[in-house]
Amino acid sequence: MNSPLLDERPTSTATAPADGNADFAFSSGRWTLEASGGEVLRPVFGRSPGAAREVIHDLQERERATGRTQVLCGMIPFDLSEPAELRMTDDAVWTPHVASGSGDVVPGQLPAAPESERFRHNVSEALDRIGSGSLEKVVLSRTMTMRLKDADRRGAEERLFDRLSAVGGRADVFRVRLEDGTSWIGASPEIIADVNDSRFVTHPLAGSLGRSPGGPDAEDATRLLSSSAKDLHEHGFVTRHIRESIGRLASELQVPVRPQLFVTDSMWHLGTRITGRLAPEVSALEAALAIHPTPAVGGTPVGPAVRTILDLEGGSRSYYSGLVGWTDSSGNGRWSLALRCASLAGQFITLYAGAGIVAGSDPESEHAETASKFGTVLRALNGLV
Ligand SMILES: C=C(O[C@@H]1C=C(C(=O)O)C=C[C@H]1O)C(=O)O
Repeated sequence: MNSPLLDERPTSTATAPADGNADFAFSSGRWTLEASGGEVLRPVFGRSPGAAREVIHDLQERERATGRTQVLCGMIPFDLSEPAELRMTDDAVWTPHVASGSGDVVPGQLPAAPESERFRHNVSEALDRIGSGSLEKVVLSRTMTMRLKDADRRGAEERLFDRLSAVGGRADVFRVRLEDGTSWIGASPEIIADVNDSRFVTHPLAGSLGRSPGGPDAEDATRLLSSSAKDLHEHGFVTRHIRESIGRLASELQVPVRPQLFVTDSMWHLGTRITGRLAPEVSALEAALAIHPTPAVGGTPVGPAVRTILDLEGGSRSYYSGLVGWTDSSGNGRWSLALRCASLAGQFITLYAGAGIVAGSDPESEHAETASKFGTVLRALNGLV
């Protein structure tokens, strides 16, 4: 699905094809942004409303001082009390995105998503907490770690990026190399803030069904998801949160009353495309931070949900379910959720998947949902692990 931005970008005149060497690559629809070098910032955004404006102000100053167009890009963690890693750089080019096809996928057995008793237990524990009234929704996640076969990690990263781009027609495919040597790669289905000339789009997803050969088709999925009180309830938390959190920054906001079916390579989701117009001084970064974390990845109310996640998951999520994207000095840009993704450290790759828990959730179905969500990266890993 194209956002208003996608048809109008790029403003850069670069013609070089994406070469896989950039520190940051982000491909949404028709364009791939590749950025490298520049200055790396580690702001802690917390809940400070002014923090995004300070960063944009620095970007504008740098543009004035250097006389060169600057872009800010990188990742923001799930937990805003942890530092982001953002790059301010003039070495940024947009090139037309060409899906390279998935021809190099070798036949072979895909690793299965592991069983996780701990995840099932965490879902039961969350249901108890929901039952006792301390929160209404929480998104719990689990991980799976594998070893890459080949010592050529850069090569594996390029392969993964290409394969995810080939399947991810409606996904924002990203590859971010962080300064500590870790890389993050994924195919995000979920736009948090796309801003072009103050026109704003966000497209939250919540309420899911696995998609596999022989499983529900689009008609079944529409029927099942749109008649599921549990999934509609789960979705409603997200649209309400967005209306409340972006409302004060927007002069117009259109929120459709009913969600629609959204499809990825591995999932069917309920999605609502919310559009609007932001006040002129509000950047894509500020809009994304005002919304994050939505109950699609955190929960309701936000504070107790984030505490429950830290408590039950037993460690930081780092950038999983955080934000990945870019903003320019005029405030245009796009930030998506770091989902259907993996982190690579040394020869190890860790995949992440979560599911929203509300009253009525079933630990077994939520476990199956996370297994389906691993599928996006697992399929792209064929032959590499
Ligand atoms: C948390 C994830 O996905 C999120 C949770 C969803 C749900 O619970 O239905 C749906 C889409 C995403 O907002 C994930 O992919 O890891």
